[in-house]
Formats: sequence, C-alpha cells, structure tokens
Amino acid sequence: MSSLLRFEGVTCRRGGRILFEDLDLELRQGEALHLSGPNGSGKSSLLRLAAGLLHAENGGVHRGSVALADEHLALDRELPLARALSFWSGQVDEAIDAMGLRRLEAVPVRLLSTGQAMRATLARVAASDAALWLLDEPLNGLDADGVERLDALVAAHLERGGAVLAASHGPLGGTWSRMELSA
Ligand SMILES: Nc1ncnc2c1ncn2[C@@H]1O[C@H](COP(=O)(O)OP(=O)(O)OP(=O)(O)O)[C@@H](O)[C@H]1O
Repeated sequence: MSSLLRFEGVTCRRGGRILFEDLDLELRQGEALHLSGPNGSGKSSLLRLAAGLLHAENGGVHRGSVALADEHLALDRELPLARALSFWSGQVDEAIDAMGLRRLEAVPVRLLSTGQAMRATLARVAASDAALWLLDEPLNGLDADGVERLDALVAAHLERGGAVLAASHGPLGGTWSRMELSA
C-alpha cells in the first residue's frame, strides 16, 4: 500500500515552545490514526503541518492530496448548503446524503447549528477527492446519529484506499492506531 503521509524527523515549535521533536509518522492507504493528548499538546498543530498550513521547524513532511476538517467551515456562509459544498466538488449528493443533510441543502450555511455545521464540514471533506482526511475534533457537536454517519464515512474511505488522521478527545468508532502527544 502506498504512503499518503510521511513525517520524517519533524520538530514543531509554536509560540516559542517545542511541541514535539524528531517525530516520524507514516500513514498508508487504508490506515487510520487517532491522535490524542492534553489541551495544548500540539494535535491541531500536527494536523496543520500535515495539511501544509504550518511549516516544520525541522524535518520533512511528504503528503499527497489532503482535505482538512477543523473549526473553519470553509463554506460560503451566505450560500445554500448544497451550493456552498459545490465550490469544492462537482459531486456533492453522496456526501450530503451520507451526513444526513438532504433536508438542509437549501438552507444558508450561516443558519446551521453547531452539529449541522460539523456535518457540513465532514460532507465537504467526503465530497473532496482527497486521499488523506485530516479531522480535528470531528465529534464536536455531533449527536449519536452524526457519530454513526462519521464512522460509516471513515470506514468507506479506508475501504476505498484512503487514510484518516484524526485528533479527538473522545472515542472514535472502528479500528484506529493510536498516538498520544504529551503536554
Ligand atoms: N498561532 C499560534 N501562535 C503561537 N502559539 C500557538 C499558535 N497556535 C497554537 N499555539 C500554541 O501551540 C500549542 C499547541 O496548540 P494546539 O492547538 O496544536 O494544541 P491541541 O493539542 O490541538 O490542543 P486542544 O486539545 O486544546 O485542541 C498551544 O500551547 C498553543 O498556545
């Protein structure tokens, strides 16, 4: 299976503090890694490094195509949900259904509740054709149905040969390798 993400000897410094040092990490097709650790330990920073939004102080990050779900919706707040998602992909129907958003497709993004917005973010990631999904606290705001849908989405993505790296304080469904950052 080919590698979708590789960290080689990565050191991350933020706000003058070294968060982690000389980190090696590899995610191959079909692999899922659950990142945990206390507040401020660097989980989001690691995801941002993986996404190419943050530069490593040292070391190399090698990646293919990535989609990031974090606190930024990355959807036009004034547009109806389906149109806003269409900015990212020509094929959004499957993702809309997978996250149970069909009855909200005509609702402007700015009116979505917290959990609905998380579902929309996950639909954006699912609609992308990125092989690597980076999920920052994907359980935030999700109800039980939303969590089930997330689990199913992840399982299908892994089955198709994708990979997922998720930072979460809560438990994630399915089979995940674990990595814990320390404070
Ligand atoms: N833009 C920034 N400039 C300086 N320091 C930052 C910046 N963003 C984050 N940090 C610091 O980096 C450290 C790690 O933050 P990060 O968000 O990666 O942690 P986290 O493990 O995701 O935390 P949480 O569990 O609270 O989400 C924190 O001490 C934070 O203050």
